[in-house]
Amino acid sequence: MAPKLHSIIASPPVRAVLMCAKVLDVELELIPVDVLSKDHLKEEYLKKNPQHTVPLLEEDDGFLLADSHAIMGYLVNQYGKDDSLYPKNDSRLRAVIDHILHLDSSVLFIRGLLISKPLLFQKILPTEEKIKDLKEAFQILDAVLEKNQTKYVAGNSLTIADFSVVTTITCFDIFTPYAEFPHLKAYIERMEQESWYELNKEGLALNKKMIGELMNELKNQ
Ligand SMILES: N[C@@H](CCC(=O)N[C@@H](CS)C(=O)NCC(=O)O)C(=O)O
Repeated sequence: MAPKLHSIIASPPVRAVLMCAKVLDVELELIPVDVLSKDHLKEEYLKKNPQHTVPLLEEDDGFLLADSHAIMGYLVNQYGKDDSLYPKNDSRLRAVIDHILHLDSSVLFIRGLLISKPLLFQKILPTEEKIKDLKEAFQILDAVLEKNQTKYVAGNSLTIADFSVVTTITCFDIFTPYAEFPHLKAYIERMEQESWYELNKEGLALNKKMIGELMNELKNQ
């Protein structure tokens, strides 16, 4: 049976896992979790994932794994025909991929989440300070891309780090435009040409519509 993915496509880390599964040609059974209706805070879900986040991977034998970065690494190791998306034997490339995955978790995604979570759940508009912090995160990634001069974010081949970074940056662009950063802009334009990018489009549009409408409503109050 296909592994289950508890998910909602409006979520960037969910879309990163969907892109990874597509490139690996792994089928996932999608189990909807409507975060806006607080499905993720129900007792049944909390028993599976005390972190109350999507995505959550669930195998038939009861194995559960939260966090998109961990899930993508697991999918490559467990189901990949090869490990090019997250190589085991190239310790330097793997370390660079890990760096970008941690940069996504600890700087890029979290700075966007610190804006979007209070906005969606408490209807609090972002402060200038929070937008400035997000912009600085974009600037950091721009500088990393400038320093590395590679086609993909961790080198000259596609890796799981690209799925994380692409979904995060395109989503939080609604708060501060990544196009102000030339290396970041060129990188996203390159990634938009890849077939797996298709899986970003519907969820990203849904997310931007929802956040855009909410911000307009709050600004007009
Ligand atoms: N580091 C986690 C972040 C996941 C995350 O924060 N997901 C959001 C949706 S985009 C969520 O489930 N938020 C609900 C909550 O934190 O209660 C990952 O990569 O999976």
